[in-house]
Amino acid sequence: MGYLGIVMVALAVVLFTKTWQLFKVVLWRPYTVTKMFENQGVRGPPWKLFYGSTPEMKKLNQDAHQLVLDIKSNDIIQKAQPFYHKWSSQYGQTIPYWIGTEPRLIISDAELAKQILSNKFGFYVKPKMSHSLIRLIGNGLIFIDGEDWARHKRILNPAFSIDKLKVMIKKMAKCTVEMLDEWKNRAIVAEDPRFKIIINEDFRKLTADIISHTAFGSSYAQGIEAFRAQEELQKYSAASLADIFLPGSQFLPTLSNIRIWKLERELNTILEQIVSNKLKSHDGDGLLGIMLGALGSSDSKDSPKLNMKEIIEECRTFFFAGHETSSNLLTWMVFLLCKHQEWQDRLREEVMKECGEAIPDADMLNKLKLMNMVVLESLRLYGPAPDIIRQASRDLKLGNLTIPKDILLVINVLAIHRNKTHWGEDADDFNPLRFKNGVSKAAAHPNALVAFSLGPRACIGQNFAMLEVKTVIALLLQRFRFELSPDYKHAPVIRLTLQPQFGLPILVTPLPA
Ligand code: HEM
Repeated sequence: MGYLGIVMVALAVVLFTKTWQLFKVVLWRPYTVTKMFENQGVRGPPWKLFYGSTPEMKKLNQDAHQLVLDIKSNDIIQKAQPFYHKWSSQYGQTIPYWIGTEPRLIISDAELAKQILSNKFGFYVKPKMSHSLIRLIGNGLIFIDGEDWARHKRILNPAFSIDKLKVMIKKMAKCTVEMLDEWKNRAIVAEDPRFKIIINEDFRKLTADIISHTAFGSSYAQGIEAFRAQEELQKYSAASLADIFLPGSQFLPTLSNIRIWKLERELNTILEQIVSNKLKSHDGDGLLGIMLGALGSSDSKDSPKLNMKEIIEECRTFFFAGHETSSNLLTWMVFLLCKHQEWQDRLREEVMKECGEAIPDADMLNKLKLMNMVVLESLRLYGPAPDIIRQASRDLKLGNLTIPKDILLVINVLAIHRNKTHWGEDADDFNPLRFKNGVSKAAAHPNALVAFSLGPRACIGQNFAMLEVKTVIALLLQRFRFELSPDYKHAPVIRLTLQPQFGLPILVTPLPA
């Protein structure tokens, strides 16, 4: 065979292999996966060539965009997850669907969620995330896997020890008092002592302030500067996340990409400055201090180390994870306390009894039993993290189901938290007393509350978040009474976290000193 012949054969082989791969991804896999589930009695929306379920989801999301719910109702799924609302009424709670050619399975049962999340053999892994999402959250603890994750976790864990958290409460309280003093000044300036606040916006600033103080210690002011750059970056990244992803499009010099690159450079420069200042000052304070204590080559054998790039990525992750979620939890808790004034009174009474007018400390917060129940009930009904995603690393058995390798499992936290089999017929009602005997006894399944996830990859910041929310709400109750503003529209939406689409306007009245 001549040279040309060899080239032709090689080309034919490449062409055949590529066509076969395309055929497998576009037709064969969707057909076999759909059949595999159908044979097990599990059905979902019809699969469409190339697009899967994406057009239907898009249409349902668009229709739900204008929807405003009855303020009395906590049944938010039709607004926040319209596709699940529709499909679950047709196909049940375990639903296969397709994002383009990628198969996914929605899980809405606590037992299956527990089996996935508490598996210690690496059967369910973190899926590869899009460039936009990593840019948004940072390539830190949330996304990394395997040995890298174990090394980072060993270094970061001590930052969340009880002793460290106790010190952090003081910083949380200081930031909150500053915000509330500013509110008091507003009340003095306004003629009417009762004035309006868009509280989700104030909580965003507050939680940013808190994580900057706790993560960066003395460099918190620069931390807040970094936050501003990251917030702007988030706006651009969120917009590109909403678009259909075209491979390679992140490298095109579009106006938005140029802005994103500039912001990324700015953010990295600020973070590098913070790190270098901190290194010079030998200040071991805050989360960053702990990370810098472990600065070194990541292949060091003796003790776990983080290199500079990893530290910067972790800073970005903690910025995002440490403020986006808690500010939304605070927002929803205030919403519930506005709706249920009797609970607002009960919590205020409890705070006055255990703390009086004092700034709460760890011991006082520990005694706030009703407060704890209300936080848990807020996490159940309006948990900021609406789903948790894993990927099957091989063909697996999950409960009675056989799961094909590589499928993405979408643990639907919102649905599990409203599942009547677990929580009873009043699952949609606000009833903090269901937690009076502890989390594991609140529902028919001991792990039905998955707001912070479960198992080895559960939220590292959950104690931090619980203390932060209790501190902020206790200080707020000591100083103000609050109610919903008449222009509030009940429209919880998912923008990575569960948020009020039109904000949360409330009316606050200072309490007599
Ligand atoms: C109400 C507040 C919060 C909620 C509802 C929440 C929820 C969650 C959930 C569901 C996960 C698991 C994600 C997954 O596996 O895909 C997670 C992980 C994580 N969270 Fe939180 N979180 C909150 C606050 C915080 C705070 C305050 C911090 C930091 C200060 C934080 C840092 C992290 C980190 C670093 C991880 C990754 C842990 C790992 O994979 O080892 N979170 N969080």
